[in-house]
Amino acid sequence: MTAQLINGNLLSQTIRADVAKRAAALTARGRQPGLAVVLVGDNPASQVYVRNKVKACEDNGLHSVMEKYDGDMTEAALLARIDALNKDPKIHGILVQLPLPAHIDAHKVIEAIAPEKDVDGFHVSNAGLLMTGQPLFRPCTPYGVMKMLESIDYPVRGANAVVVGASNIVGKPQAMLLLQAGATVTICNSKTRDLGAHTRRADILVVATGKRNLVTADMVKPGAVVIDVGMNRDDNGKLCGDVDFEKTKEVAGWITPVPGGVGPMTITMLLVNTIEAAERT
Ligand SMILES: Nc1nc(=O)c2c([nH]1)NC[C@@H]1CN(c3ccc(C(=O)N[C@@H](CCC(=O)O)C(=O)O)cc3)C=[N+]21
Repeated sequence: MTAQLINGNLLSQTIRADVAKRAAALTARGRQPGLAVVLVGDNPASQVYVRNKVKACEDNGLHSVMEKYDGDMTEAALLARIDALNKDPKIHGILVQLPLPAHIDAHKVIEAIAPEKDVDGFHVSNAGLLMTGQPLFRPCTPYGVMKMLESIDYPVRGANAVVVGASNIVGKPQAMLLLQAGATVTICNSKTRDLGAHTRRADILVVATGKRNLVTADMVKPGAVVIDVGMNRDDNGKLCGDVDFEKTKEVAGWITPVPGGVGPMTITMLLVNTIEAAERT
C-alpha cells in the first residue's frame, strides 16, 4: 500500500481563493488588508521565504510592505520600526522574520508587536490566549497542519497524536491545537529516549525538528497520518523534510511532501490571519 499525499499547494489554492474574496470585500470598504514583513540581515533562506510571502500577498489582493535592514541594525532601531508599524493604520499584520541576528533579543522584539497585529501568533499574550482556548491568532504552521487534517476529514478527536519538536513556533502550539481538537498528545524533544516507541503509537505524527531523516519508516504506525514540517537540504542541495519520505510513504496512510506540503500552508495561514486582523479593525 502506498500513502495518499496531502498536497499543500492544492489545499492552499482553495483557501487562498477565499482569502482573495475577503481581501476584495475589505478593499471595497477602504480597508485593504496590509502585511508588513521585516527582515534583518541577509540569511539567504529567509530572503526566499520573505519574497514568497510578499508575492502571496500581491497575488491575493493584500497590501504588503517588505522592510529589509542590514545585519548590524540595533535592537533599539528595530523596536522603533515596530512601534511605527503598530501605529500604521494601513498595516494589520506585522511579521518579523526569525531568526534575528544574535545581538537582538528576539523575545523583546516579539513582545513589542501589538498583539492584535501579531499574525505569527508568537506574542506571549497570543500564546496564553491559545493555551487557554481563546485564540486570537493561531501560529501559521500548526494552523496549516490542522487545515490539512481537516482536508482529509481525519477524526482527530480521540486519536493518538505525537509531535516531535517542542519549539514555541511549531511544536508547542501544534500540541495545543491537537489537544483542543480532542487528540491525546505526546510531545517529544531532542532528549526523548527511544523516540520510535512513541512515534509508533501515533495515529497522527507531526515532525518539526530540522533533522533530515530523523523519522524512518520503521518508526511509523501503518496507516498513520505523517506531517513533515522539516525544511532541510539533502547532499545534492534539494529541499527535503525530517521524514524519510520514499520509504515512509509505503507505510503511512497519508503523508505530506517537502516541498509542496506544510511550507505553502504556512504562507496561506499567514494570509488568513492578516485578513482576520483586518476584518477586526
Ligand atoms: N516570523 C517568522 N514567521 C514564519 O512563518 C517563519 C519565520 N519567521 N522564519 C522562517 C520560517 C520558515 N517558513 C517557511 C514558510 C514557507 C515555506 C515554503 O513555502 N516552502 C516551500 C518551498 C520554498 C522553497 O522552494 O525554498 C515548500 O515547502 O513547498 C518554507 C518555510 C516560515 N517561517
